[in-house]
Order: sequence, then C-alpha cells, then structure tokens
Amino acid sequence: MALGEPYDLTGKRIFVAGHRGLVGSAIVRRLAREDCVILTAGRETLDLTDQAAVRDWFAAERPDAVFLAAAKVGGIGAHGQAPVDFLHDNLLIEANVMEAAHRADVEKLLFLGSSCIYPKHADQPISEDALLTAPLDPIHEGYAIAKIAGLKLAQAYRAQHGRDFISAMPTNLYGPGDNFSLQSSHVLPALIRKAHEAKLAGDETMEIWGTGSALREFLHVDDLADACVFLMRDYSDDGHINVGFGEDISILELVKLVNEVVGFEGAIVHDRSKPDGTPKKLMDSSRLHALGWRPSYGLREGIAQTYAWLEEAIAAGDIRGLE
Ligand SMILES: NC(=O)C1=CN([C@@H]2O[C@H](COP(=O)(O)OP(=O)(O)OC[C@H]3O[C@@H](n4cnc5c(N)ncnc54)[C@H](OP(=O)(O)O)[C@@H]3O)[C@@H](O)[C@H]2O)C=CC1
Ligand SMILES: C[C@H]1O[C@H](OP(=O)(O)OP(=O)(O)OC[C@H]2O[C@@H](n3cnc4c(=O)[nH]c(N)nc43)[C@H](O)[C@@H]2O)[C@@H](O)[C@@H](O)C1=O
Repeated sequence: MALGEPYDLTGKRIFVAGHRGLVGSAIVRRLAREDCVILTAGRETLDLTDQAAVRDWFAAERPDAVFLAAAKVGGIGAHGQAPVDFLHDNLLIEANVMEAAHRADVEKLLFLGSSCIYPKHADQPISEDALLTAPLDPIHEGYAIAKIAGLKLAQAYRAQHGRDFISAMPTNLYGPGDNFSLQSSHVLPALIRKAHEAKLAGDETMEIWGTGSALREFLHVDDLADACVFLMRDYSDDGHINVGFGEDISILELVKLVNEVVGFEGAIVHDRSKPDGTPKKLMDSSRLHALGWRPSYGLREGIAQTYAWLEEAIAAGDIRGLE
C-alpha cells in the first residue's frame, strides 16, 4: 500500500474494533454494503487493554484494515466518575491496537478521536490547527489527552514505519445503538429517554442538567460511519480530519426539538448542580468537505429516526443503559 493512494476495500478483511458500540455498530451496518469481510471481537473474547491478547489476535486473524472505534466513552457526567479509566483504558486500547496492526502488516487503520481534543475556549468554528493551542476542558482532560496521544501515535507510525494510519475527530454523535444510561450517556440519548419516560408517566416536568445555554453540534452516527468509510477509501495523510455536522444548537433548543419529536408537552426544570461543560464546540469540517463528503441526516430527521429505533428496541428489551 503506497501512502497517499486510494484504498480499495473490495475483498478485504476489515476489523471493526468496538463493533457493539454506537459507532462500531454503525460502521458494521455501513460496511455491509461493501464487498468485504467484516471481523469483530467482543470484549469477552478480546480485551483490547491486554497487549499480548491483542498481538495474538492480530497474528491469527491478519486483518487488512482496521476501524478503531473501541474506547472508554461517556457523557459529561461519566468522566468525573472514572478519570483513570478514561485515560488508562483509552491509552492502552489505541497503543495495543496500533502496535499489533503494525506487527501484523495491516494496510490501513482509521483511529477515532473526538472534538474533545480541542481547547475549551477554542476560536469557533474549530479548525484542526487549534490542537494544543490552549488548555483543555478539565472535565474530560484525561480522555482528551488519550485521544491526542492516539492521533499522534497514528502520525508516528506513518512517519517511522510508513503505516497508512489516519485519524478522524467526530463531533457529538447520536443514533441507534447509543448508550441510554442517565448517568453515563451523552446529552441527546439522555434527553430522548427522559422525554419518552416523562411522556409515558404523564409527568408535568422533565429535568435537564445545567443551564441549557451550552451549544453542541450533533452528527447522526450513520453519517459518521459513512464518513469513516469515505476516509478509509479516499484519505491518506498525517493530519487528523474533523467530522462535524456544520451547525450547532443550544441544549435548551435541543430539548424543545426532542420534546416535539417525542411528544412530551411538560415544562423543563434545571439541575444546576450539573455542569454545562465547554460553552461551544462547533468544528470546522471544511477539509473533509473539500475531499467531497457531506452529512445527509438533518437533526430533526435524525432524532425522529433514533426515537423510532428506541421505541422498537425498548419493546424488544434490547437497550444499553436501560438494563
Ligand atoms: N459517542 C459520541 O458522541 C462520540 C464518540 N467518539 C469516539 O467514537 C468511538 C466510539 O464511541 P462510541 O461508539 O460512542 O462508544 P460506545 O461506548 O458506544 O462503544 C465503545 C465500544 O468499545 C468497546 N470497548 C471498550 N473498552 C474495550 C476493551 N477494553 N476491549 C474491547 N472493547 C472495548 C465497548 O465494548 P462493550 O460493548 O463490551 O462495552 C464498546 O463496544 C470512541 O473512540 C469515541 O471516543 C467521538 C466523538 C463523539
Ligand atoms: C462527544 C464529546 O463531548 C462530550 O462532552 P459533552 O458534549 O459536554 O457531553 P454531553 O453529550 O454529556 O453534553 C453535555 C451538555 O449537555 C447538557 N445536558 C443537559 N441535560 C443533560 C443530561 O441529562 N445528560 C447529559 N449527559 N448532558 C446533559 C450538559 O449540561 C452539558 O452542557 C465528551 O463527554 C466526550 O464523550 C466526547 O467525545
């Protein structure tokens, strides 16, 4: 594989690390449309923090390409509960997978970082060049440092060993297969669940965290998965690439949109003991757009699709975080 060349997925053995997660399951859905062999390994068979196990698995399975969507992930309420896990697990996962991929001659690897890598008060919209120009948001600093280390490690494998390892930095994601736990989830699944449960219970109010003034950008996970396949095929360079939606919305406006879609008509109350976090983090995705990719889901359409999926999943008793 020559660096800088397009990568043809046809007939390739492709490992989706983290295949049961929000992103990993979407990448598996998207790859089902390709003529390739999808390899997966659940944590119970392959703990990616175990270097020897990861080396052995790669030596045995010999994937041609890897989507690295496995990580310790959570919303703003989760980071403070497990700062070691967000730093330690993510460092080990990315180091083990990239090292084993190198040893097993993997042709291409895409590492998933996050918009959290950027400074808390970065100029908006946030360009890839904003990396390491100012302090991070202390709330998720460990996770952000692990993600920065991951993109730097991918660049190092490219420089030292000529490995075609690339990095994508997604904005906030949502969609089918998300984590709906009220303690550890991201904001959009939490709001959809709260509105749904308040509607069913006939509640007069629904509680949100913080002031609702923070602004967030949301990309449907099926759009992200499509962007990941696009980048795997058509991007080969050492710079990380922002994968955003292009517009942001205040949490308060988001709540109103969710409640319209779900059909909850009660009032909003605020738990101001919870943080707002980063005030705004709209990414500049113009480099990705210049490569020829754009998202397809609008936010209202994406929330409606996610809620329809949630109702079916609840009926089937198959929801992460609602156990
Ligand atoms: N969700 C979001 O809004 C955003 C996510 N991202 C990034 O996208 C990627 C995927 O995130 P997302 O899909 O939301 O996260 P999820 O928590 O939904 O999925 C993460 C997956 O990684 C697996 N995993 C975690 N630790 C291990 C381990 N030690 N060994 C094996 N597997 C492990 C989990 O397995 P198990 O099911 O067993 O727990 C899970 O399937 C991450 O890199 C994240 O940083 C970036 C920006 C936004
Ligand atoms: C995606 C990216 O960015 C993530 O950071 P974040 O965007 O701050 O996380 P969040 O999705 O939990 O949104 C939090 C915002 O939303 C408000 N908010 C209201 N009500 C609820 C609520 O009920 N739950 C949550 N979680 N937030 C709420 C809350 O007050 C705050 O303003 C990282 O965790 C990290 O995972 C990462 O990679």
